[in-house]
Amino acid sequence: MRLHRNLVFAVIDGLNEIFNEGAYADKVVQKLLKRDKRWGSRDRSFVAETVYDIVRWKRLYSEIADISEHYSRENLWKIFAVWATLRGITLPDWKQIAPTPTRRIKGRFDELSKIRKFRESIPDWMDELGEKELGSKWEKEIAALNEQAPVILRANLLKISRDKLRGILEDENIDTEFIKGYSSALQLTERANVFSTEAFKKGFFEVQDASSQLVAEFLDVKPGQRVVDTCAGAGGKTLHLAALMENKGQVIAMDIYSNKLKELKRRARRAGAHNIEPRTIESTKDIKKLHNKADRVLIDAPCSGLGVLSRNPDAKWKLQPEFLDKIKQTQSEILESYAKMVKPGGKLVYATCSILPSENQDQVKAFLTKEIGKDFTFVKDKKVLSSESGFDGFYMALLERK
Ligand SMILES: C[S@@+](CC[C@H](N)C(=O)[O-])C[C@H]1O[C@@H](n2cnc3c(N)ncnc32)[C@H](O)[C@@H]1O
Repeated sequence: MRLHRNLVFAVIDGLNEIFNEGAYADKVVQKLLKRDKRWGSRDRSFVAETVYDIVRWKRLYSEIADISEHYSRENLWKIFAVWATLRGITLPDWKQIAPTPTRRIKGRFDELSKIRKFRESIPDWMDELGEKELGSKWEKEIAALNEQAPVILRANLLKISRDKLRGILEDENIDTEFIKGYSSALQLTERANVFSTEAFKKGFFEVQDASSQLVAEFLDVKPGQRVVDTCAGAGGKTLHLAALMENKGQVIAMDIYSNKLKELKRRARRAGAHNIEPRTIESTKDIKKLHNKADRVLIDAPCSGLGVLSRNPDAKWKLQPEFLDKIKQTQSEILESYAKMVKPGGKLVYATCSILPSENQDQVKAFLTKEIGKDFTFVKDKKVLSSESGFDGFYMALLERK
C-alpha cells in the first residue's frame, strides 16, 4: 500500500482533535471526510478506518512508541509509524516520519501483547473493573469489543419489506445478508456509505446494530397502545417501536435534551412514522402527568456504553470511573421514577448498551426491592455479550406491573 500525503495529514489532524481537544471520533471523522471532494471511496475509508484504528489501539501504540501522555504532532507521527509498521506498510521518506526501527516495534508488540491491558489497549481501571464484574468472560469480551463493528441495517417495515430492501440495495451495488434470529436486520457484506443511497433518503432503513434491534421487540408492543420511550435520544428505538405498532396508537418520545428530539423528529418524517410525539422532560411534572397511563414503557437508560466500544473506541479514553458511579445513580433514579408511568397490567423494559452487571441485572434487582418495584414482577432478561453474539453488548429486562 502506498501512503498518500494528504490522507495521512488528515489522519494526523483528526487524531490531534480527538486526543488533544476532547473531540468525539465520529464527529471528527465526519468532518474529515468532507475535507476533499476529490477523495474516492477508498481514500475515505483509509481516513476513517485509520483514525478509528489508532484511537482503538492508542495505549498499545503509545507504549510501543514510548510516548507518555503528551500527544504532540511529533508523537502523533510516531504513533502513525507504529500503526503502519505493524500493518507491513513501507513508510515513505517524509520529514515528519523519523527513522522507525521495524524490528524493535515488532519486538515491543510481541512483548506487550502478553499483558491484557496493553494487548487490548485499555486503561488499567477498565481492565480491573471488567475482570471484577465479568470474571473469566472479560478476556473474550474485551477482545470482541476491539473488533471493528459490522454495518447493520434495520428495514423500515412501515415502508418496505426486508426482502425488497435487499433487492433495492443490490441494485445500488450494496450486498447484504439476513441475520438469523433478527427479523428486520440486514448485514452489509462489505462496508459502504449507505447514507448516500436513494433507499436511505426514502426512509427504507435505519442503521442500527442487531443487538439494539432486540430491545423494541422485547417490549412486546401492540398497534394502538400508548407507549412511552423515556430516554429516546435521537430515536433509534422509537422508530422501531412505531414500526412494530404499524403507526397505530401513540409513542411518546421523551428525553432531557430537546436537540436530540429534534433529530428524532427529522428521522421520523423520513421514516414515515406518524404516531410519535416528542416531549422534552423539563421537570418531574412531565413524568407525573403520565403516572399509571402507559401500556408500555421503555427505559433505554444512559450508561457507560461499554457494550458498544467497537463502535465508539474513544469511549475507552473518555470514560472515567467517577462518571460510572454517577451514571449508575442516574439509572437507579430513572428506573424508580419512570416505572410509575406504567399502568397496572402494563410492561416495562429497562435496557442499556453496557455489559456490566452493576448497570444491568443489579439495577433491576435493587429496583424490585423498592416500594414501586414491589408492584412489578420480573418476567425475563437478556444479557447480550459481544463475544457470544458478534454484535454490540446489550442488556434488557422485561418487568410487568401487577
Ligand atoms: C442510551 S441513550 C438513548 C438512545 C436511544 N434510545 C436510541 O435508541 O437511539 C440514553 C438517552 O438518555 C437521555 N437521558 C439522560 N438522562 C436522562 C433522564 N434523566 N431522563 C431522560 N432521558 C435521559 C440521554 O440524553 C440519551 O439520549
